Amino acid sequence: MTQQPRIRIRGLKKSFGSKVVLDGVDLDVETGTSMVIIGGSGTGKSVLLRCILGLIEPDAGTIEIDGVDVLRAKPHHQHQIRQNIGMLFQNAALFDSMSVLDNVMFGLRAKRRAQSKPLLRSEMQPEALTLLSQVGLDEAVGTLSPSELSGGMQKRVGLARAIAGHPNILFFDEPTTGLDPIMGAVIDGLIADCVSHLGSTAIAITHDMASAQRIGNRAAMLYQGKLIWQGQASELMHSGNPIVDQFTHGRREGPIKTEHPL
Ligand SMILES: Nc1ncnc2c1ncn2[C@@H]1O[C@H](COP(=O)(O)OP(=O)(O)OP(=O)(O)O)[C@@H](O)[C@H]1O
Repeated sequence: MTQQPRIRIRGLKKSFGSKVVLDGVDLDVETGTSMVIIGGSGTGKSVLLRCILGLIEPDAGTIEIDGVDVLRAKPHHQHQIRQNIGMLFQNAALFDSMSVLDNVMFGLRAKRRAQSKPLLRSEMQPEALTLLSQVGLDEAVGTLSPSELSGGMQKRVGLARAIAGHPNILFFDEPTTGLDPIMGAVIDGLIADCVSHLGSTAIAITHDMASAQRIGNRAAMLYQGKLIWQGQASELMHSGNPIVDQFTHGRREGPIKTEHPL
């Protein structure tokens, strides 16, 4: 018997006014896979992630997580399923009014609540410190405010918060944007380690082809509202698909027409 994919999307559509963003997206993400989604700016990659997270309601289609149709499940069931998703946002999205440790505990609290575990600070603090050390941060960093951290450290904290509670699904929205190439590689390595350590299934959005190949084992390209190519992440630079090849090599000439040609 073949295993059902952890995430199965069929015919997903979303428009904003007359602007069609997703026009029938079909995607299977097998358990334990790290799927990287590439595509031009404004093609709907974040909208796709937000639909899966329940932050945007699609117009049509189905999203199944472990065989459950999340769009049609009861609200408490939807909530339970989505609590099992960890998310690293593009700008790490940390709360500046809270210490680093409290930011990590915020992620932990939500996960523990979903797992009916106690929410006592004294119980969560050691776990939050372990999470910080897992992403290479010293205990002393816990007392700082996110605004006192470098971009790379903020991403580490965002990652610690995302992996709190051992989610079985992880989403990464442009995890290396704004980092220098070396720090980008370090964060990619951490992400890959965390995903493999947790045995999670991951979806990452990125514009960075080196990052895509470090994080992902599978890849897909979103173009004009559809996933027009899927393959191994290692094939990204030589997919044989003219649209993917133009995009991954950053060529101006080719089948992709920019909205505002010079
Ligand atoms: N809440 C919203 N209301 C109206 N339009 C929206 C909304 N969210 C997204 N869009 C539009 O949907 C399109 C896709 O946006 P999205 O952020 O998913 O692109 P993206 O592929 O993630 O781009 P980038 O790589 O630049 O981050 C854009 O035209 C955007 O303006």
